[in-house]
Amino acid sequence: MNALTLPDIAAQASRQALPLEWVGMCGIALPIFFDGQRLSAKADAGVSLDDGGARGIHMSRLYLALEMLEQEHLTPALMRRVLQRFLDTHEGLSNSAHLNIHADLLLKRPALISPLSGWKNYPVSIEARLKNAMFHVELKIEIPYSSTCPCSAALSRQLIQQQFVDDFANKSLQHAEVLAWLGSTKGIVATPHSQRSNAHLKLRLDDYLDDLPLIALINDAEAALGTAVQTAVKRADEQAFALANGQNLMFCEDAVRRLNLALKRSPGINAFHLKVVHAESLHAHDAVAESRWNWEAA
Ligand SMILES: Nc1nc2c(ncn2[C@@H]2O[C@H](COP(=O)(O)OP(=O)(O)OP(=O)(O)O)[C@@H](O)[C@H]2O)c(=O)[nH]1
Repeated sequence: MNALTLPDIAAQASRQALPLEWVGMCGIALPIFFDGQRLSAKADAGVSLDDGGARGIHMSRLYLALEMLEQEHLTPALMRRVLQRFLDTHEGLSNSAHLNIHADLLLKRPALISPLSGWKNYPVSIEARLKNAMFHVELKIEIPYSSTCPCSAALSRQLIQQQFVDDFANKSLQHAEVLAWLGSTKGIVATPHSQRSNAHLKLRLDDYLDDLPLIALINDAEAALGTAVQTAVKRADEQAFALANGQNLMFCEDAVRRLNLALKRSPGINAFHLKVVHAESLHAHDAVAESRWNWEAA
């Protein structure tokens, strides 16, 4: 039998000699190992096509290199090896390689008071680049939290004061009567609005890091905000959450400043871009603030 040679279009010369910045595949299903868990991830794998005369890159070589991610714990060093494989298999064609991994990190979180706990989902992306032996990793993390409007809290307090004046004017104050009033709906005649909010962190890592500090960064950000959304909740937990919100009243500007100051102190970060989105219950639109540190557009 005569073996037919398979046509190889990618190996042909391009009609338009034009280099390309990024060619590859997006949304490749991939299991990865992180923090002892196997996560269902999606990968974007690409290289530059610097040889403008070449028709195409070799998609299958990028795809097969991703197998390296299946067995080992995900680290910057592992991603670098994958990127090096992308370049080695595209010698003469490509100078830069890109690998983005998108996954949902599931973390078990304890309740504020009760001994309960539950799972929280954090969408994360790890984006690695290798060009001229320069290797960079960026993390993207989404963190939900609660924010209570400080202006609304002050306005509510004023209404409570007004109610107190109306109910107790020209009366001698009796401790028991005031205590009962405080425990009634009149003692909280107005409540401030609060909203489920989201912090979108983009962080550039120091090059020397052995591990991806995803969990440490999430913990630092949640500690700075003070009002992480909860999982399993009993009434004691809900009360503690109400106290945390009352003690951490936040405009979006306050939230992003807190994150800025906290993440500058987090080890292993050399630049960041932060965006917080407060899905206002006062409005049908969002309140948004951004903050950068050492961050120029890549
Ligand atoms: N470059 C390129 N390849 C594509 C595209 N869409 C599908 N492919 C296919 O991806 C397949 C794998 O490409 P290669 O890695 O070059 O496959 P190959 O030539 O068998 O493998 P090598 O011998 O390693 O080059 C080919 O069948 C391509 O036709 C595209 O938009 N661009």
